[in-house]
Amino acid sequence: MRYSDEYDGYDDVYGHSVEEDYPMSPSDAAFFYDRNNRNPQLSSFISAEDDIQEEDDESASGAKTEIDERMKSCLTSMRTIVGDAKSDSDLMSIILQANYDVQVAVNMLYANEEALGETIPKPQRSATDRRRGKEVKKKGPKRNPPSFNVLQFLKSQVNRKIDLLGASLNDSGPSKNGRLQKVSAVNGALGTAKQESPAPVVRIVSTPDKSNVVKGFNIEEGESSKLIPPADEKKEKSPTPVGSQTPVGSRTPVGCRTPVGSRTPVGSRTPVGSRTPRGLSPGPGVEGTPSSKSEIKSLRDSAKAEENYKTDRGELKEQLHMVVTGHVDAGKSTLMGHVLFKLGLVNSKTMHKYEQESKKLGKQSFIYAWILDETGEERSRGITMDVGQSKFETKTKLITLLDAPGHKDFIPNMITGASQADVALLVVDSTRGEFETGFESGGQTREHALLVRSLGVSQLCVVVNKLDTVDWSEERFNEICSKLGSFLKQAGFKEKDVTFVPCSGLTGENLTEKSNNADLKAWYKGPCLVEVIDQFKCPPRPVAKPLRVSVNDVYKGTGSGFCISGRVETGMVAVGDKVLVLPQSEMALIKAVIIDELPAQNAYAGDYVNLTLANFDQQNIAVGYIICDPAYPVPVTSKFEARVVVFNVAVPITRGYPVVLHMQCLAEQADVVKNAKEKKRK
Ligand SMILES: Nc1nc2c(ncn2[C@@H]2O[C@H](COP(=O)(O)OP(=O)(O)OP(=O)(O)O)[C@@H](O)[C@H]2O)c(=O)[nH]1
Repeated sequence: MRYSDEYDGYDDVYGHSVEEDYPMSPSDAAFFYDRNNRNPQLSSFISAEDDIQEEDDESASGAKTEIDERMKSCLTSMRTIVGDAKSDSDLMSIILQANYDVQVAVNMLYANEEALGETIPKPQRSATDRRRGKEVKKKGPKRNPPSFNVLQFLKSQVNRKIDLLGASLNDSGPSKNGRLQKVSAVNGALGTAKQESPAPVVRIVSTPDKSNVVKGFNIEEGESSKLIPPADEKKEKSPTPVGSQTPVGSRTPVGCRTPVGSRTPVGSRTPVGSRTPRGLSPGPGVEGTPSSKSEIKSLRDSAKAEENYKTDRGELKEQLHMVVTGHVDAGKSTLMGHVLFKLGLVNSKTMHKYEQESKKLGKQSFIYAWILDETGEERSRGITMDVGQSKFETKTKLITLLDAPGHKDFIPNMITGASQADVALLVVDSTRGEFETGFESGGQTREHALLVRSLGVSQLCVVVNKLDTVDWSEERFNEICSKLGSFLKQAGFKEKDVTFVPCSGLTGENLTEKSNNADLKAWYKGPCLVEVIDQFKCPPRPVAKPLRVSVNDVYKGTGSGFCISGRVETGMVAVGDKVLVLPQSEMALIKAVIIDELPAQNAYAGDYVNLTLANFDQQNIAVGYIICDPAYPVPVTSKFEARVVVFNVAVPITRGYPVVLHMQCLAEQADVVKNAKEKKRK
């Protein structure tokens, strides 16, 4: 209360101070401190019996908690070592004496034990340690209990755990490597953080005796069982398992489902979305050769697969995956968005909404790009970041459209899209200066063309876009065609497989029908873009080959089991199939097949599917794994030779050069260990 405010002016009225307005009884007055009383005895107010406990302040309680925590952890460590032989209070007093140093406390305890003649159970050691102890006892003289090293004891316990774990995993890794892993695991467990990175070990899993590959499990029972290695293989295996080269655990978080597989952080060297198998060697067979015909039944024979394919798909249009690539801002999303709109796949209400919203952001020119660039960030920044996916039909084909980002920061995402494609569009901006920027070194036009070719795409349509900006100049069109034509030839494209189409994604000229534009009509009589797409040849669908599905994503589905998405590279997969997951070498049951968000009975080579797996642990599968026919396991190796196309590199590639290896959606850390050319020269 601010007396001065409340009673301002009142003093004059009443002529006395405000305090005097407050009444006080004589008994209250006795308890009040009287300034005039010169000998105040505070103790007289406090009764000796009613000792009021002071409340702990925060810092005091904090410190106490910390001590409690330290005491608790020391106590737990001591209990692990000495068991229940001593009471908590005894142990706590020793811990206090040892100033919370468990090692000192244990040594003190054993010294006391010796002095008092008590027996405290000695810490349990591994069988080998015990044997060793016995030998020492026999040979050596009786001596005082050795000073016990807690660190070593805990290490031995962790080692023992790892041994057991490894034994259950049937690991086949080299012991040296396994040892290294154990040490780092122990260091990690003890918080002594000194990381020992295993030396890069390259191990070729040679083609083993195929009859031994899948012994000891019954496919007919459909149980999720590990492949039991042959007896002689077991012998070769190191007793110290966990032999994989890379520590387990770097795997894609499950549940992040993206339209086209997982995304790769740009510029990162860390394995992305991948996991190195836990040293399980499946003992692969040669591709296309059954591992053990007598014991493992193939999913189905090739004739049956082809028959099924004809029945299921015979009537339908051919399916084609098409990736749209090109330098940043070449107009890829606008072009394809406009195609989708013209084909009637986007209703005018949605377009109106996009028009209003893009106007608000001052990005009206991106209105068609918004059809494929769906995220807020892509729209506000005006660039494609992840692969946009859609579908449309031409006269004879069902096209799965993959709109790749053009910016060089998103090259890994572009690779993800291109790796799923059968054919490609290369969009170039014909605006003067813009085509040159994209085509020069450092531009993405060249790089994308080389990438799609090296990923196996052989048919290409070059879309000479934004011709409206150069007044539909035939000269400019021809200039671009000749420059790009000779480059594409060098890049490995055959002339007959490359088509050039002039158009404008923004104005919609020559997209879904031949242009009425007089300037263009004057010199161009060829097909429009959709007609060119329709003329692409479908690559063969190897449905008769053994099943291979490359896993591009793993996520939790809505029902029981979990889902993976991926592309059926070869063969066919059906609901109820018992498949082999490699390199984990475990069987799984296909519970459901989903294509384009609709349940299906079968999926065939070339399809992009979602599979629900059962009888299998979700932890044992990751991006990059292969699902295959158990009778025809895909060969597994950790070393291979590759022919590499080298683009512009600032630094020469030498031995030991670290690289990120992309394969389907897998991005894995690797090192160049040998240059074959160098070897030949020598
Ligand atoms: N004049 C004109 N402008 C166009 C044409 N096509 C696209 N644009 C403009 O070019 C800009 C970039 O278009 P986008 O479709 O986002 O280009 P993009 O290639 O998809 O871009 P990224 O995916 O980020 O590489 C936008 O402002 C478009 O309006 C065209 O045919 N003519």
